[in-house]
Amino acid sequence: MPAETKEIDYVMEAASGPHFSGLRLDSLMSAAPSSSTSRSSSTPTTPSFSTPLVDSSVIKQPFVIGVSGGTASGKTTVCDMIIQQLHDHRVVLVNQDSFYRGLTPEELERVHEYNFDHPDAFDTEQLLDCVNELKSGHSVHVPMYDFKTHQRSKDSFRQVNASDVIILEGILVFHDQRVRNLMNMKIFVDTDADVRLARRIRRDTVERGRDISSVLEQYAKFVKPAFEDFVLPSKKHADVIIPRGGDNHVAIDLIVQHIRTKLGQHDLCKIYPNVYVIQSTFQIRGMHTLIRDQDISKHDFVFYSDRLIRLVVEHGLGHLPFTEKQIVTPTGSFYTGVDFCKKLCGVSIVRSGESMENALRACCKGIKIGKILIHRVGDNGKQLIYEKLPKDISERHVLLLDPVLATGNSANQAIELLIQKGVPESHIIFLNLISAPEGIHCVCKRFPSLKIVTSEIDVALNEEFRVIPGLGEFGDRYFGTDD
Ligand SMILES: Nc1ncnc2c1ncn2[C@@H]1O[C@H](COP(=O)(O)OP(=O)(O)O)[C@@H](O)[C@H]1O
Ligand SMILES: Nc1ccn([C@@H]2O[C@H](COP(=O)(O)O)[C@@H](O)[C@H]2O)c(=O)n1
Ligand SMILES: [Mg+2]
Repeated sequence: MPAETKEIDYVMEAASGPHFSGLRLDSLMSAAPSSSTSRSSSTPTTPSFSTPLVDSSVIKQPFVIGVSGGTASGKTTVCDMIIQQLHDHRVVLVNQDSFYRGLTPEELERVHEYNFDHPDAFDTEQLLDCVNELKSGHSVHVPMYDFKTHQRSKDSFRQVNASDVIILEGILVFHDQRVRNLMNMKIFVDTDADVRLARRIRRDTVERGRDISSVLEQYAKFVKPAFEDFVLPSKKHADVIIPRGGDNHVAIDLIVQHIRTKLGQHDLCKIYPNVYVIQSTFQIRGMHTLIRDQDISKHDFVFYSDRLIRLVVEHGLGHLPFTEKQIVTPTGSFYTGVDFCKKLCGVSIVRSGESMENALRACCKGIKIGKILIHRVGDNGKQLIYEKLPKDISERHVLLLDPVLATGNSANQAIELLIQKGVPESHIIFLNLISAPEGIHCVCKRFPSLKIVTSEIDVALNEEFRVIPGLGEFGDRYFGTDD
């Protein structure tokens, strides 16, 4: 074994390497990984499609969870419980404590005057580097901190490998906005202050080599004031507050369930919260298998496309606002339900969008449907040729129809026109069967409050701007003009 390897404590051996999926997302990484945290190697997989514009050797975005709370609130205990319950996923824990600055000899001499609960006690730049590296799919060497000597180990590190889930735990992980921005979910462990103090006295005397009077003195002088000044105000950033810490099994079960759902989602849905992929079932996969098959008959292509379109339309309608409505059933009982949103219309991008009109009409009796025709100019440019939209469109929620989202250029033109006509961006739901990642970026960056509902997100566009694996020219196949 090489000398350097011996010095590393392979605590997280189980998380044995970076994960890769079929889509490259490095252009999306929130911050370019930088260097101060040492890093070890990672190996990309081979691309699975021929000429994608976007290389398919991809780094999958991990799900980052921040866990904060006062000292001895049960943060570490809650993290351990989450890790145990997520046993079928690779999870790593990064403690903010590891990034405590080691004390200088002068500071050590007057350690009782040192405030370990102030944000400046941590090397936050190094913490940021570390999490960014992990998010980029690289392993990192995390410092090892000793609470008895108040120093970092000079020659050992803890190797943490890239994983599906990164949990970042510590009293002040919600304090710095840059650290908060790395998190997909923020949990605050809320435990009664007396309980925390009792636990802290026990822990610090048993595990951290302190005596009771020094623990109490430090608590009154630094820990409690800093909790009030920094930790408590950061609670407002939490998505979830867990009362009673590790005793709250219901909260922990719910959190684990939520993480599992998020991990099952496409990475783009984590980045753009307004992108919805209808839940995949074997029926849906089966229909995609049929319509993507180049040898399917025209009749079957239309039949299975219609079935899929209907599912996307129904899902899209579920995103419309509703009002509560109470009715009386034939048994004379009350039923409290909801009333559909009535002010809506469809807009199809001609020609392939017209294939979605029947499904929309079947779901919404008498719905008005407008049309937009956009012509491709050269490789990338788009020109609006024709539009016919309901006069009162600005008062309606719009379901924009186009079965394939490729570059996003046509969609953006159409959305731009709807906005010019007075439709609020948040009142537009774009429905399609297949989306390319490039199209999603293009549309969602420009129109972040618009919703996209799709049934599958494909790998990429090829050099001819066609979606791959895709299904070819949808309009030609649907309307039988491809012979
Ligand atoms: N629900 C609980 N009941 C009893 N003791 C607990 C509970 N949760 C944590 N502890 C104990 O309290 C101490 C602090 O908990 P810990 O999870 O390390 O808190 P934190 O990481 O927030 O400082 C530890 O000694 C731990 O064993
Ligand atoms: N050398 C040190 C460093 C930190 N502390 C205290 O640790 C607390 C944070 O750890 P938790 O597990 O309790 O979240 C913090 O309140 C510091 O006061 C220390 O005592 N000595
Ligand atoms: Mg802890």
